[in-house]
Amino acid sequence: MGKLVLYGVEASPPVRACKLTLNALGLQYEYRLVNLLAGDQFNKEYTLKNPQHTVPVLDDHGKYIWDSHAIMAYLVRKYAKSDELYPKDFHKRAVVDQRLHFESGVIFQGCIRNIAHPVFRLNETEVPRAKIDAIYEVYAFLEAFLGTTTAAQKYLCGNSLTIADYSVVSSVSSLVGLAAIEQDKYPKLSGWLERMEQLPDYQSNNGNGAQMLIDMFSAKITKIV
Ligand SMILES: N[C@@H](CCC(=O)N[C@@H](CS)C(=O)NCC(=O)O)C(=O)O
Repeated sequence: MGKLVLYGVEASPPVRACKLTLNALGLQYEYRLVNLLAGDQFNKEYTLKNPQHTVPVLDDHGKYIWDSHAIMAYLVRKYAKSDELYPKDFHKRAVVDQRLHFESGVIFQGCIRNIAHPVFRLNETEVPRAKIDAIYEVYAFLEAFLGTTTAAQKYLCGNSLTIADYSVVSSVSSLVGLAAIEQDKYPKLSGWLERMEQLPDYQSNNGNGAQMLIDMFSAKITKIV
């Protein structure tokens, strides 16, 4: 049986979310680089796999899946020994799904892509302050999500780590380069981020790539206006 293949690039948050999941499940996979700045994602061969031309794409023995959230859920359903990372219980799963949709629609689209597209694709060097304010709004929501179960809630959906934590940490760990998380303002969120940073293999699966995206932003952005 061949290996799973993940198409991606380190700086991409959704790619890193999938790497965290593959690592947690102990799955072997081949990693194939898609150089987005060189436009590799528009190659015919790649758009046949994913017409939306985004990374990540998972190739599971000729079956192509894209969108990190769909990939993470698929990997747990198909390969995990337990359902802990993506619970089968209807309500628990709904809570995880809510956080995944929040990452997809609000954090990634509203913060990461809303800043990255004008900067990297349209060569803009100034970022409107409203886009930074939107990041702080996300932090406030996450701070609230971290207090919905118990007072000492460790992870985004309760006291068990789920794929929602992998998804959200992939983008938040890069957003901190644009909007710092102040400990006194967001104590639960900063505690959660520290906890995530201590996970085994965090650095190689997420930390290094998160820093790469921060460096790419710093190299391009000259001013918040
Ligand atoms: N919601 C998608 C977002 C994927 C996405 O937009 N990835 C970016 C990189 S972070 C990309 O591939 N951009 C290249 C393009 O859209 O052409 C996911 O979670 O996989």
